[in-house]
Amino acid sequence: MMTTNDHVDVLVIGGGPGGTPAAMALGRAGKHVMLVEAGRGLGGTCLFEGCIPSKIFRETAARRHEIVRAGEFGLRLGSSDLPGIDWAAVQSRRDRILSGRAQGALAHTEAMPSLDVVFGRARLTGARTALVETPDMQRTVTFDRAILATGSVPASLPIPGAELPGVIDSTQLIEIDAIPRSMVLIGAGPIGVEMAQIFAMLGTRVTILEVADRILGPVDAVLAGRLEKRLVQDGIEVHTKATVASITGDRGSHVTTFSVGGKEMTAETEVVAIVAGRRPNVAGLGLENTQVLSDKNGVIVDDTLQTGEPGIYATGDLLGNPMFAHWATAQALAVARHLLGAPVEFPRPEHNSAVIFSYPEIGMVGLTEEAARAGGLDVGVSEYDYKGDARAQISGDADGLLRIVYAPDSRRVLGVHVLVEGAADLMGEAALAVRVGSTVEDLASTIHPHPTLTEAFGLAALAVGGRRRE
Ligand SMILES: Cc1cc2nc3c(=O)[nH]c(=O)nc-3n(C[C@H](O)[C@H](O)[C@H](O)COP(=O)(O)OP(=O)(O)OC[C@H]3O[C@@H](n4cnc5c(N)ncnc54)[C@H](O)[C@@H]3O)c2cc1C
Ligand SMILES: NC(=O)c1ccc[n+]([C@@H]2O[C@H](COP(=O)([O-])OP(=O)(O)OC[C@H]3O[C@@H](n4cnc5c(N)ncnc54)[C@H](O)[C@@H]3O)[C@@H](O)[C@H]2O)c1
Repeated sequence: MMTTNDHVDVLVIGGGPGGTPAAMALGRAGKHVMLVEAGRGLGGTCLFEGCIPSKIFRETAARRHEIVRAGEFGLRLGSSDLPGIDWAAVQSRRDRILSGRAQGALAHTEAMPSLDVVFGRARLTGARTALVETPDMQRTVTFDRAILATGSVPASLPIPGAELPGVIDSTQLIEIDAIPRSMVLIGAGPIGVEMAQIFAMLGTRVTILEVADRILGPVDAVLAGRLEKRLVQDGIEVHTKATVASITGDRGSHVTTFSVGGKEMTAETEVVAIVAGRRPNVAGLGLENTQVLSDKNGVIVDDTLQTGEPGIYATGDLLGNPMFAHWATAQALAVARHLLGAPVEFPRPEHNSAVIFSYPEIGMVGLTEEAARAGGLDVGVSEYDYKGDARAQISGDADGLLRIVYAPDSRRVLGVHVLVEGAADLMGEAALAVRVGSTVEDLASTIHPHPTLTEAFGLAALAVGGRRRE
């Protein structure tokens, strides 16, 4: 096997949203960068196993659901017009989009002469050295700085039977070769809820088992409560406070035994998917050869995302919660600016935004009411019910609620939480408002176009009343 020695300014390990943008920003600035990616292309979990394929499935499921509702919109379909599902075609559409995006990212990197992308696996062998292994080469790399962005992997659960063939995780669910007739999902975080609705809309009988007392723990409780009711109305069986005791059976036929409030129950399904969180991917990274420290939540970093080993930084899922692609990228870009000596504001959790691609979608930015109160903050909350909203009525999705969390004294908007189909594309304004410290008066006096879902921001802010801007 061939061996080489290289020296780079910055070694970036992991080509997902937490690694690639940093490598590109540094490469664009002329730094000599090596980006090492162990998977099948640039894009990480988000592209190959996460955000993008799951939303591609959702698109198919939601479009089918729209056709099911055609009659509401005055569209008459013949009795046999309900579309069948060509799952192989859905998977090939997914593959086309994924490979196009991975190739696009690679083409961007190829246009940067000082950025070298290596498809292989990297392991730190010291504070300034790493071994990079590709199928045909071993490269010893020395570096001035490194960014660790190896992401996360599905967490397993210590449940008897969790290791049985056919008990799958979210990565395998994304690759599933047929729509199952029935499925248990263990965990009702973003993955559990999104997958439950996607597969339910595609015709799977879905049961959710969640150990906590409600679905979507960190999400605004009022919105999560409304969504939980919606899941049940849409035919999904939801058990919260559920303790899973065991899984038995074989591929294609499983019995999950669980208890709720002391009452033992079983669910017989074709598939059982464990979607109960992800853990930072530190395995095989060689952290023991450095002063980089990690605990069960992930790699430990300071305010500049520097690890315990000076000069080695870490970003994204490797740092534990929150785990979002845009959060990982915001961190990656901040570290890149920091290494370039440019002024930088490191991303702050209270400015982060996120969307759960449930049906209806939940968009969120900043503090929830519960988090604010738990932190001893006195907050006001203004609500707007989409029931009376023109746009929501037109689109036939008026089951929704907007909640604005604000500081009663400064009137600053601290959080915006929205449940409505279309929420995903509303969150830019909300994120900006929280980030720049807008007041409820700023939102109230912004002219929002009619009829759109964004009018709700102005109307909810107006409802707060009180001071108006002079
Ligand atoms: C089903 C699902 C749906 C999701 N949906 C969304 C969503 O809609 N929106 C959202 O914001 N987030 C979503 N996420 C979360 C999102 O995917 C992650 O937060 C994001 O991918 C984290 O980026 P990262 O770069 O930190 O890690 P990753 O994307 O995991 O990338 C890490 C990369 O490092 C590589 N690697 C690992 N070890 C090595 C090594 N030793 N050497 C070289 N390379 C290595 C891996 O191959 C991988 O490509 C979803 C996740 C899942 C599982
Ligand atoms: N739209 C998005 O942005 C999106 C979508 C999917 C995933 N993600 C990210 O990916 C990460 C992983 O998602 P996730 O949903 O797997 O994790 P999560 O940690 O957010 O949720 C896991 C859920 O599983 C439950 N759980 C844990 N152990 C259990 C057990 N033994 N029995 C039953 N329930 C149990 C937890 O109480 C929790 O509700 C999250 O950080 C999330 O932010 C984001």
